[in-house]
Amino acid sequence: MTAPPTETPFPETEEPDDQRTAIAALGHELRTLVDATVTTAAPTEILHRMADEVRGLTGQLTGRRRRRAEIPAVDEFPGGVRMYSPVTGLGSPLAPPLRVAPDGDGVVGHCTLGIAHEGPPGYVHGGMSAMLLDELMGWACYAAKSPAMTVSLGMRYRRPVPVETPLRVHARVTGTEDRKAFVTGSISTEETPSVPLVTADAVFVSPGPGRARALFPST
Ligand SMILES: CCCCCCCC/C=C\CCCCCCCC(=O)SCCNC(=O)CCNC(=O)[C@H](O)C(C)(C)COP(=O)(O)OP(=O)(O)OC[C@H]1O[C@@H](n2cnc3c(N)ncnc32)[C@H](O)[C@@H]1OP(=O)(O)O
Repeated sequence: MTAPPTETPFPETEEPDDQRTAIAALGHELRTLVDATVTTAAPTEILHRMADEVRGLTGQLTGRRRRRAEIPAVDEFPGGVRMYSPVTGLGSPLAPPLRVAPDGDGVVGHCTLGIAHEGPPGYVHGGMSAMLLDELMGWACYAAKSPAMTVSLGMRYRRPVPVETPLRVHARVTGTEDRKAFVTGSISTEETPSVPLVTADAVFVSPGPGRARALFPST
């Protein structure tokens, strides 16, 4: 029987930027693989062979184990680079990835979703839209200098969001009350930014210092 992999963190001597470049390159290739996987018409025999080959490749990545809540050396939390974020992480095969920037009194995000993110044929899964908006509304809180967690999220799906189409996601804090922030967000196409396809309203709460230390002991 094969022994379970031992914990081998990244060597401390490696430069975070070099690691990030490599992590992003692998993330890019894996996203391409995910897209090819959900769109392929390859015959069964090829699919079986690919499964074997991918299993072999996965075996090479078991050297690094992250303990729960451990923040990787390549990440900055809260509010910075998170290589493995499922929304913005350049290293995540699950992330579109969403690119985030300040925009007036809020933040804007850009991404294109693929067939892997499809719900109704040709259109984005509603859960993906919620994920994009939740993330961006979190960034809006951070940009407003109150890093916070979602406590409620309301979605209004007005028109279907097309896949394989450049999207624009916008979010801003509309008001605050003690540790609470009230946030709105929307998704539109880059081509027609004035027509919101999905809108959202959320309440975010900044954990108090004691709570934050208990939730994120690595910070
Ligand atoms: C150092 C801080 C770091 C923060 C982290 C953010 C980093 C940002 C950086 C970069 C942006 C990245 C973007 C990421 C975005 C992703 C977002 C997510 O996916 S978050 C995961 C899903 N959300 C949860 O798992 C929360 C679970 N909830 C909790 O753990 C607690 O509720 C918590 C810690 C958020 C607050 O707990 P309490 O004990 O400190 O505070 P209490 O007393 O419960 O509530 C405070 C006030 O909020 C109200 N409140 C609570 N829930 C509410 C709700 N559903 N609607 C309205 N108000 C609510 C309460 O009534 C209270 O208000 P009254 O003081 O009474 O006026």
